[in-house]
Amino acid sequence: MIIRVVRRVNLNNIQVYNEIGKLKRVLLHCPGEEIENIVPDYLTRLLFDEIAFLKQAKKEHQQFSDILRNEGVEVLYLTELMAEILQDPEVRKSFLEDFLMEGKVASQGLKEGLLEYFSDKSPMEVVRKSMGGVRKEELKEIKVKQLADMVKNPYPFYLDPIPNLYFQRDPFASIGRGISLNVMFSRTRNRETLFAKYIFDHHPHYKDIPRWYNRDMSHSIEGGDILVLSDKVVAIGISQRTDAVAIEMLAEKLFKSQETFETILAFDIPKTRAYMHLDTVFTMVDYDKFTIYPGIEMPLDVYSLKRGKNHSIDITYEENKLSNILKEYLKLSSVTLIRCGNNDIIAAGREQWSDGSNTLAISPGKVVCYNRNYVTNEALRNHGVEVLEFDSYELSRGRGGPRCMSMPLIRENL
Ligand SMILES: NC(=[NH2+])NCCC[C@H](N)C(=O)O
Repeated sequence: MIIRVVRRVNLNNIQVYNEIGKLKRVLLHCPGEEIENIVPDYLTRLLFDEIAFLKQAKKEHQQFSDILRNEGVEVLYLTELMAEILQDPEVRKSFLEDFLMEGKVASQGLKEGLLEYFSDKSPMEVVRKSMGGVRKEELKEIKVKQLADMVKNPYPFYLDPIPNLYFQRDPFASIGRGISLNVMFSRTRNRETLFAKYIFDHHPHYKDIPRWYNRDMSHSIEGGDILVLSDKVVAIGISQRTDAVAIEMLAEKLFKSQETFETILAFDIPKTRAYMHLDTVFTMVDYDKFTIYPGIEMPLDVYSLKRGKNHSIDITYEENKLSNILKEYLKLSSVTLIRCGNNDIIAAGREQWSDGSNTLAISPGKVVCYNRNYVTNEALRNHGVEVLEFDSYELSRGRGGPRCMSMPLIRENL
């Protein structure tokens, strides 16, 4: 079977050694049907606070991707990479088996019904429907084979929607030339990592990428917590979503490799929904400038994990305050922390809630932000940062911003 892959001549890999180097290639997912399959009763479980208006969300996402393209970034879509690999009938078969199993399709009758339902769909339709969810009325008939097929159940879906997929930052994370294929904290997001697994197992451009973490490991870690500050230093949040145990396991693999990284700085942030990942309270915008939500500044426990001798890891509690830690590890003479809300505590809370600190740097000192966070955006500009804005009425309802919505695959080295 020959997989038809259009585009992309040279680079077939991952190269991310910083947060701010010129962004060359990024992975996105434009929200689809999955957003319209969110029902009020299941909002919390699906990790949404409100129901978004899909048409407007798509427009905003288009603005976001247009900004990136205008800046010379090559934009890849998860749906397209997936549709490419599903052209292979073997891959398609095993993907559907795994997908149904992880979607908790337990009974034989339903499994056969769903396989039949997917059987006449094109690769792209399979991808979109697996993301969008399958409503009960979409399947004509289920052959009753087991008790579970007989029992009446008012739940409206056979397969749940996966509405957080537009936050491509989280299911896997590029680090150096490899990735962390993540274990998600919540069940609703774990199926997202199956798409990444299939791409990194089967896509001709991505299948030989080293992995620093794998989705079958025991503890959760999500990409929003992982910031590649330099080719020597990675910051990882110990957060609601990322466990300290996972950070140490990742450190072990990364330090055993040939990679240049020497230190992982583990930031212990509050375990609450508003601060779910490190990148909701802290992002890098220039060589020596960072956005920060004041709520995490004091006190913030930071631990360093260093590549030790004979594959050991030296772990130290960092006594210094954050700006000094950053100065020391990034070898900078000074560091500017730009506060979300520009020192106005009400604006800080409001704008952080809609991801005011969640900037996506596309080159040193140039970032993409939601337009609604005007106080923080002004503070960034006052510090000489160029801010490119787009509308954020609907996308922000999922509680994630421009960084959360993008996974860099290639950045220029600094
Ligand atoms: N990198 C991020 N901060 N991602 C935000 C993800 C938001 C998503 N609704 C969740 O709760 O998981």
